[in-house]
Amino acid sequence: MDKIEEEIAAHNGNLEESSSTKDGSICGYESLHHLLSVNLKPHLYKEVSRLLIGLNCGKPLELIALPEAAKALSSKHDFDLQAFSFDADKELLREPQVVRVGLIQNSVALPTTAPLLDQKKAIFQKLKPIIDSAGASGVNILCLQEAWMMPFAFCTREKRWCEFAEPVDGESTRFLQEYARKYNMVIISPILERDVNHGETLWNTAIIIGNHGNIIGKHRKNHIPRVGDFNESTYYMEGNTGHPVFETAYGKIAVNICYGRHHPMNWLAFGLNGAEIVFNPSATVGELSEPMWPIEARNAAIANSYFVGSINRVGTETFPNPFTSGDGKPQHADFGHFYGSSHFSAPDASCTPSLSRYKDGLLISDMDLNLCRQLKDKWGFRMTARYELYADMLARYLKPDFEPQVISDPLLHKKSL
Ligand SMILES: NC(=O)NCCC(=O)O
Repeated sequence: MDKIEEEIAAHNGNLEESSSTKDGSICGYESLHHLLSVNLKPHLYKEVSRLLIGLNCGKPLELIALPEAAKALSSKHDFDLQAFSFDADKELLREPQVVRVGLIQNSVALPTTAPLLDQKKAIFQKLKPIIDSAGASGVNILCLQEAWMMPFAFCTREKRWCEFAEPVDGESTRFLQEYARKYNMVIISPILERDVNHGETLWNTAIIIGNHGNIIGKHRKNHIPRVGDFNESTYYMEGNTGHPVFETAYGKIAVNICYGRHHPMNWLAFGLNGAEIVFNPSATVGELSEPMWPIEARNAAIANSYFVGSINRVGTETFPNPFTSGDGKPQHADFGHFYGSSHFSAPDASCTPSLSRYKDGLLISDMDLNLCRQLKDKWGFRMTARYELYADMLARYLKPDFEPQVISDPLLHKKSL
């Protein structure tokens, strides 16, 4: 083979590799961790894992053995099922506070051209075995993905999708309330909300259902994206619920919905209100955000001494009418690939491997909430934070006559010597 032939062969090889990602896999592998575990020698994989996902209490995360019933549901319904355990150090005065937490990622069940009610019902059907698997595994707190009861239609800017919106006590909530009661489970249900008492306005809302099936409260998405195809401001406004933390039977939880993860102060505010676990139900695509995905939540967990559960949709959702991204590129009828990769991050900088990049999945993790205070004591971020400096800076910044505090090198403005 001469040099040119070699180059052509290499080019074709590259094409083959990249085309295999059309199914959502990474060159045929479900996730980065899967790719590494298959291709690295065990001692190298161990070392790469240590650097990539950290150690918890000085050791790799342990796997949890799940009941056969939970595993059988994952085999039968072909969803990824993984389970890990975050430890904390033993304390002399406090018992461990271990909770079992679950995250569900899923693709939609029917094409977006199907009748809306059928689409919603089919998603309910699809979720049933995954929720049952969480229930069989003894999950205490379960979180679903952003706007789980509909396709993520906000790219289209078409108002017909508003019909998916439901009041807080609507059919999606009623569907999940039964499971909350059945499995004594807290469930976080992020939906497109219609607020009937306030002029039928729409919101992007997470409803917190208590383990007795009661509605504890709701949080509305604080930050609305205006990036790429994420034209969500066409549908709803910035949330008006602040940064609530919900005290549940299993711990203090909060929800930072999707695009809010790019705003460190949003994460901070949930932490200041005392959250021990913050969920980040999301819908985001590879081309836009994948390099950010493993970093932002993990950083928030470290900076705020709490656990984070990150969830992303899976699959490609194609819409009847093409739309543009306002970037001069051709019109298209889908967002691109929602890359799943849901995972947990812990305050000690460790995190779980991610769920599949293309399959539905349930990720379960035991977490000893004592780890939150242990990391606060160790690093003292709350004590060293200098909030008064930031409060002062923000107060000045918000004034119309704000001037940035910039000290210029006086030589910059002198004529050349
Ligand atoms: N749903 C949503 O807020 N998506 C925005 C895209 C991103 O933040 O990656």
